Amino acid sequence: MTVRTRFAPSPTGFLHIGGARTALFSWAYARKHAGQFILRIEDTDVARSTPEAVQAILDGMNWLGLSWDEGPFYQMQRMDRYREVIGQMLTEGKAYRCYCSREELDALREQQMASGLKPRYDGRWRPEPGKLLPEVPAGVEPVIRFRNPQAGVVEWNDLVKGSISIANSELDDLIIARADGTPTYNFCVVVDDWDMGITQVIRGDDHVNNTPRQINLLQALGATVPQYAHLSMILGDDGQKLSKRHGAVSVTQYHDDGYLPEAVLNYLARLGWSHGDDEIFDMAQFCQWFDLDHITPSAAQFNTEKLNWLNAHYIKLADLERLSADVAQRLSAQGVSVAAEPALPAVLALYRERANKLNELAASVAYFYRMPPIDEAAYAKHVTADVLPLLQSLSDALQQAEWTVEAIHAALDQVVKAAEVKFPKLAMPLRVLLTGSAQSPSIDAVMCLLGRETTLQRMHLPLAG
Ligand SMILES: Nc1ncnc2c1ncn2[C@@H]1O[C@H](COP(=O)(O)OP(=O)(O)OP(=O)(O)O)[C@@H](O)[C@H]1O
Repeated sequence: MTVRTRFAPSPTGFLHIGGARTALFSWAYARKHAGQFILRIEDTDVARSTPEAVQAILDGMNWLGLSWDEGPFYQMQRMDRYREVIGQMLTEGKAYRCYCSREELDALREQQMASGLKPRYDGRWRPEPGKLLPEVPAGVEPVIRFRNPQAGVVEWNDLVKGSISIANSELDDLIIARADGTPTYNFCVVVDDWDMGITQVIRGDDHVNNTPRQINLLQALGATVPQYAHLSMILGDDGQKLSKRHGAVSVTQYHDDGYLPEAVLNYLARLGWSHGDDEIFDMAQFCQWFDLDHITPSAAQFNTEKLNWLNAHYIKLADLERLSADVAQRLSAQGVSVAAEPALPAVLALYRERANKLNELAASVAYFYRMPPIDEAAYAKHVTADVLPLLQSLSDALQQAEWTVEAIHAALDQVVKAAEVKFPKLAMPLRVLLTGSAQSPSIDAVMCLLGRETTLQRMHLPLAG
């Protein structure tokens, strides 16, 4: 049977890291088994769902490259189908109308609690052979309840958590349609999983409690019950479940903050899943390795340092043209336009070894394209009066030098030797003047990329003053 998995977010906010990891595992499972991955937007909470959130989810999935084979399907566009199934269940006696008012249910609950019982619906409108039902009250629209089996247990072999069973006596007759006729969450999910032929439901373990209800509904409908895999939650720094309403940031915020999607994916893949000691792998490898047997059932905590480490790794590996296109955009957002010279890929080749994030990388190379602000403390420390003659000699030597790293290096050497000073005595003030700060890669390489004209211009700042 072809594997069919799904990711089913509610568009009540952006796609966050917790949801994205769940989407990734569901996607990888489908890819590994040459199956299909379906995207379903669970938008029945009309008060909280927005088109902007749908777009944010699609943007997040696209940025990560979690491509879906079918969908997005929208639950709000499937209302006729849900009504059809509800009608069918009523006809077949698998569901019934319940006319209990809110006040009646509240009174029942209070009564049960007062006698130390667990509050639950008492089945007063559930038809049974020979049972007399109450008289239908005038002007009350009923809810529709599912006739949950009363005996036996619901049991499933969770692909992550192992065998789970719940006694049916613990489960109420679930409301599947509200008094206004709108179907409820668990019911829509069941009809969708059934119609969409989902074979493995891979979702967060915040849904474990829904599963026995959904299995009973599927069985009542005569549907094949899929396998279930409930993934542990991803917790934020404070140990609480990441959610749209608590502590999570959007996946696309990681792009804005300078992360590469492959770093985020690799990081997410290792969050709660392992393949021996392997830490670094691409998605093709992950899809080959991925299985549900090596998922940690306990919750996983987000660790920014590890993500940064992976990001630095992928920045070093990334194609330079691709990196340049990204960094050029980041620079342009800061009002720095990348000129033809020096060529950005060459600049990035010099700098990318040092960067954890792309926006740091952009900030660190901006000085190639505009006069940098000068770190005043570094200037005071390194650009001292005794350095000025060295700068003058270097400037003279550079007027004539061939403009290669080797020739520039030779000119620097010649000046420090002639003045009998150590190399940093000249290199540090040069760094400050040329780059704005006392940290830079090898100064001769920086000068070579900056070009003769800009190098001499910036070196002349203290000489002119
Ligand atoms: N912190 C998390 N860790 C792992 N999976 C999660 C996390 N939060 C949500 N999921 C899973 O992501 C999928 C989509 O969830 P959903 O869109 O409802 O997000 P949510 O953040 O839980 O929403 P809400 O903020 O409304 O509770 C579900 O399978 C859910 O179990």
